[in-house]
Amino acid sequence: MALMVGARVLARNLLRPWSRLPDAVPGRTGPAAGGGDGVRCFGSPRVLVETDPAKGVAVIKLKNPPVNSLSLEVLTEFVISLEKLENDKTFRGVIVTSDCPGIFSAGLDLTEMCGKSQAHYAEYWRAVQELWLRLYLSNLVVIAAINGVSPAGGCLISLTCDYRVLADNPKYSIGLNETLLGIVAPSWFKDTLVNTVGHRTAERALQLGLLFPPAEALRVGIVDQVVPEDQVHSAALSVMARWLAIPDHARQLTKNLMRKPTADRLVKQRDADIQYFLQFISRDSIQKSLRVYLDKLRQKKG
Ligand SMILES: CC/C=C\CCC/C=C/C(=O)SCCNC(=O)CCNC(=O)[C@H](O)C(C)(C)COP(=O)(O)OP(=O)(O)OC[C@H]1O[C@@H](n2cnc3c(N)ncnc32)[C@H](O)[C@@H]1OP(=O)(O)O
Repeated sequence: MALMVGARVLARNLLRPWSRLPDAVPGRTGPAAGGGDGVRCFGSPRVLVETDPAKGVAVIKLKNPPVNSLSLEVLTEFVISLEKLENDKTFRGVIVTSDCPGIFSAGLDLTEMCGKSQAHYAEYWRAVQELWLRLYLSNLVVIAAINGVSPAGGCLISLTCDYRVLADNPKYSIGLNETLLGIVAPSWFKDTLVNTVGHRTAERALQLGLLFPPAEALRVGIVDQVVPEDQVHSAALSVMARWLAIPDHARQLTKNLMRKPTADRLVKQRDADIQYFLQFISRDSIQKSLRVYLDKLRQKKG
């Protein structure tokens, strides 16, 4: 059943013209759309997109409460939204942020990696790869407006962006904390971190599963800017203006030059990477670690 979800959502959306998407918030315009004159909204239930055609900028807001975990549906809808923006020459930049207060994203959805079939794991992992590749190599300027805690897959999304603005709140830590769950960040997660903070900082952060609070995050360079919480969006817009002042072709070719070798490493061995994930995630010991971790999260409240 779950095997069908990603393919079904993709097929349904790709086969229809943008304006007739069944899940779209259809063409809301103006102040009622939440963004002032000329702002148009579309997207899907879990991935909202507000566009400002006059500025050539869109905002993607993740909305998968309670914690914006990256379920198969979120990953699929995210890729579709990004692809629509990429294919529309009106847009040159996108800000990625969260609609869930205090949480940018809790990372990959642990329930997608626990107690499911091999086919499901394979479909899920391909969707994770796809989003990473699309974001990492996007022709758009991609700015992360990180308005909440951002562990593991949440951090990965941020790291794929061209620039990261983090809200200054001690609760909003960011990092690849996989080892704390008893799992391992794949090589391309590792590469993305190394490309951002350098080898030594990445090695220490990965082995210890460090989650950096804002000041530390800025110091090690996992984010580029820390601003008061109520200024995250305006700061992201200011940064966007600076990046959009560069001619697109020069910036895009330079981005490609910097990032393609890393992306190519995954592209060349995507199936092998999926097989490795399948073997790893299916181990009894790994399934047990994930169950224990999920139980701990669930019991926190009780
Ligand atoms: C070869 C390679 C192999 C494997 C590679 C795998 C790479 C993995 C990458 C990942 O991203 S793994 C996910 C890592 N994420 C985390 O460690 C974060 C876990 N969550 C938290 O720490 C907290 O939930 C929080 C994000 C800080 C938010 O805390 P809060 O107190 O606000 O919420 P609460 O903890 O009560 O959670 C509410 C609800 O959500 C469920 N939950 C939380 N995180 C996830 C998640 N990542 N996936 C699925 N579900 C998640 C949590 O269990 C609660 O559920 P409940 O309402 O049913 O109790």
